[in-house]
Amino acid sequence: MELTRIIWLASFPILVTIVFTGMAWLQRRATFSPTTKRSPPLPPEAAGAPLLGILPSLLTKGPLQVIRDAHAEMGSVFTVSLLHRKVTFLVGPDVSSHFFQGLDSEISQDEVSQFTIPTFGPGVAFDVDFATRREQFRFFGDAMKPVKLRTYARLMVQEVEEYFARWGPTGTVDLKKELEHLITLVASRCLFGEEVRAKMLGEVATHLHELNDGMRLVTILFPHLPILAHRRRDTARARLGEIFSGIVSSRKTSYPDGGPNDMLQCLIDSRYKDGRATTETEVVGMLVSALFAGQHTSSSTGTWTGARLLAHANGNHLRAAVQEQEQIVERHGDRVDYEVLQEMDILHRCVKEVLRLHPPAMMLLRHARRSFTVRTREGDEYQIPEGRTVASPLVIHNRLPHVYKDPERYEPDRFGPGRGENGAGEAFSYTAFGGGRHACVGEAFAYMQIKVIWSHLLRNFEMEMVLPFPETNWNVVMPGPKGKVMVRYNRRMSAAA
Ligand code: HEM
Repeated sequence: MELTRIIWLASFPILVTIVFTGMAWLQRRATFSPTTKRSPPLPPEAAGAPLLGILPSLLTKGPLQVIRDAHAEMGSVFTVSLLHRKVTFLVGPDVSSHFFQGLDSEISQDEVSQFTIPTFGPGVAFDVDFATRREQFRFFGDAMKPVKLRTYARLMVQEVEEYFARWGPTGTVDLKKELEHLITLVASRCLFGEEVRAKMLGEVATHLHELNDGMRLVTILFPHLPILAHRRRDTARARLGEIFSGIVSSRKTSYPDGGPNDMLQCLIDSRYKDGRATTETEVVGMLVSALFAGQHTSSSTGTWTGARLLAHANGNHLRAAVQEQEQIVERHGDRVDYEVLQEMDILHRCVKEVLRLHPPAMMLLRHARRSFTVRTREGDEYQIPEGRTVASPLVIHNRLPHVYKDPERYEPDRFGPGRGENGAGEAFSYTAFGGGRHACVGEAFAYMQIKVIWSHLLRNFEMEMVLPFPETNWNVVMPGPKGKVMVRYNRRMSAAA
C-alpha cells in the first residue's frame, strides 16, 4: 500500500504535465484548424499622401479616374483615405447586398448625409430622426401611387405640348437649359399645383440650380466651408423657404377643408402615425427636397438621352425610337397618357441605358454602425469595421464587364427581351435608382416625364447635335453634362405648329 502511494505521488507531476501539454496541444490545434472561423482581413488600402490621402490624385485626375484606378488595382472591395476619413468602396452586386438591404441600425445614412441639411433645410430629411424621416418618405410614396401618376401623366403632356409649341419651325437651342426649365415646370404643375407654377418661370428654377451647384464634392466633408457656391446655396434655400411658406399658408387659407388633388395638398393633409399634422416648415422642406430630388436628376437624364440618341454613332437607336413612336401613333393617334406611355418600350430602354452610363447620383454613401463581412465573387472575404464610411460608386458599379457585355457602349437593346443583361437576374446589378431599403420613390414619375418629353420631340422634330458629345461635370455631387448641349431642330412637316 505504501509502495503504491509512493509510485502515485512520484508519477503525479508527470501526469499533470501530460494533461496540460495535451490540453495546450488540443487548444493549438483548435486555433489552427481550417474549420475554425477567423475574422476576415480588412480591405486593401489605396496608397495616398500622408494626412491628405487621395486628395492630390482627386484634384489632378478627378473622382471617376481615382475610383476606377483603385478598382482596377485592388478589386471590388478597397479603402481610400481622404483627409481624416477612410472610405471603403463596394463595387458590384456580389458585395452590395448589406449596403442596400441592411437595417438602418446596422448600416445607416444619417452620419454621412448631414451635408445635405443646408440644402433641404430644417425639419426634414437628415435633420430629423430616422422614424420621422421614414414617415416623411411615406408621404412622398403616397403621392407617387399609380392613381396619382395617371393624373400627373395628363398634366405632363399638357405642359410639354405648351412648351414646345413655343419653339419655331427651325432653330438652335441649348437642350440642357431647355430641359432644366421644362422639367421644373412639369414638376411644379404635377406636384405643387398652380400656385408654385405661377412663380416657377424665373426665380424658383434659378434657386434650384443654385442648390444643386452648391452641393459640391467638398460639401460632403465641409458643408459650411465659406465658398461662393455655399453662400449662393444658403441664399437660394432661404428664398425658396419664403416663397414656399407663402404658398403653403395661402393654400391653407384658401382651402381650409382640403384643396386640389396634388402633392402639395397631400403633404399638407398627411398625418404622422401619432396623429400629428405636418408643420409648415416640414411641408416647405419636403417641397424643396422633392424638387431637388427630381429636378436635376431628371433634367440631366433627359439631356443625356438626347445627346446619346443624337450622337452620330447611335443613329440606329434613334431610328428605332422614332419608328416606335410612328407605330404607337398608328395605334392610338395623338393620344399620350399613362397607358400609352407604358407601351414605349424602346424609348424606356434608351432612358434606362442612359441612366446606367450617366447615373445622376454617382455615388451612394452609408455609415457602418456595426462591422460586417463581404465576400467577393472570387471568394475573398473582407471585414468592414464598425464606424467606417462605405460607398457604392454607381458610376462604375453599373459598368462591370461581368454583368454588362461591352459595358462602355450605349446599347439600349441589352435590356430587351431575350438578352440576359437586364440586371433582373441578379439583385443590385442595376442601381441607378438605388435599391433595397432606400430605393427611389420617384422612379416611375421620373421615367414618365422623360418619356413624355422625348416622345413629343421624336414625333415632332428632326434634331442634330451641333457640338461634340458633352463631357461630364464631375465637380458636383450629382454630375450632369458639362457646358452647353447645342442642338439644331426642324419641326417635322406633318407636325402641328
Ligand atoms: C432620374 C431621376 C432620379 C434618379 C436617377 C434618382 C435616384 C435615386 C437614388 C440613387 C436613390 C437612392 C439613394 C440612396 O440609396 O442613398 C434615390 C432615393 C430617393 N429618391 Fe430618387 N431619383 C430620381 C428621381 C426622383 C424623383 C422624381 C423623386 C420625387 C419627387 C425622388 C425621390 C426620392 C426619395 C424620397 C428617395 C429616398 C428614398 C429612401 O431613402 O427611402 N427621386 N433616388
